[in-house]
Amino acid sequence: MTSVEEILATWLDKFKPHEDGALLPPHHDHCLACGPDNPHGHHLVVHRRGEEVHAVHVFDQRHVGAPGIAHGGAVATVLDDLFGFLLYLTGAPAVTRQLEVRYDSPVLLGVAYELVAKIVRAEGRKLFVEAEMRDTSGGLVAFASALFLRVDEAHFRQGASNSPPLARPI
Ligand SMILES: CCCCC/C=C\C/C=C\C/C=C\C/C=C\CCCC(=O)SCCNC(=O)CCNC(=O)[C@H](O)C(C)(C)COP(=O)(O)OP(=O)(O)OC[C@H]1O[C@@H](n2cnc3c(N)ncnc32)[C@H](O)[C@@H]1OP(=O)(O)O
Repeated sequence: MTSVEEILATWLDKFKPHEDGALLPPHHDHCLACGPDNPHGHHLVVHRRGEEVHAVHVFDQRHVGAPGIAHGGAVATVLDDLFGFLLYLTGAPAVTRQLEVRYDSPVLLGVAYELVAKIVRAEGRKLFVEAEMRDTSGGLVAFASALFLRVDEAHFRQGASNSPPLARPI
């Protein structure tokens, strides 16, 4: 797994402008929601769409709550991480201070859902964001709102002593 310093070294590149329609980079290779190399992860793939970010996502058996239905925490993970892709549009990192998820219908395993997130407003360090998850008929299955707060690199260095090689391998 990549160390905090190695991840931070890629920072500037990730936060330079991304064209409309572009595939956005994962937060890092082992990110629980979007890291392609995390075997337990959701492997979320996100594109910029105008001033929004967009994904089509399928939950699988690893994310099961009630049989055949995604665990609510797994759904929250993906929605939270989707917000993390909006940061690439703002040009600065931030972290979740508060997250609220409304579950309107069960999210079924093995079924594709469309996810869209947008910034509702920005006030200083604060970013207020919202996301929707819809089924293929356009029905709203989940809605999330969150407050993200901009932070500097020092925030992420707080985890450095717990990151590889000390952390348990995944
Ligand atoms: C996930 C892996 C990331 C790896 C990163 C590496 C590379 C990737 C590159 C880029 C991506 C960057 C980030 C990752 C993106 C997405 C991943 C998903 C998101 C997450 O997984 S992220 C993890 C979970 N997250 C945390 O681990 C945060 C823990 N937490 C803290 O570290 C502190 O809590 C902190 C620093 C956030 C804030 O602390 P603080 O002391 O600086 O700020 P404070 O609390 O004082 O609030 C300031 C102002 O917000 C107001 N305020 C507060 N709460 C409010 C509320 N509820 N409603 C309205 N206003 C509110 C206050 O009233 C005040 O307002 P005012 O300034 O006007 O007085």
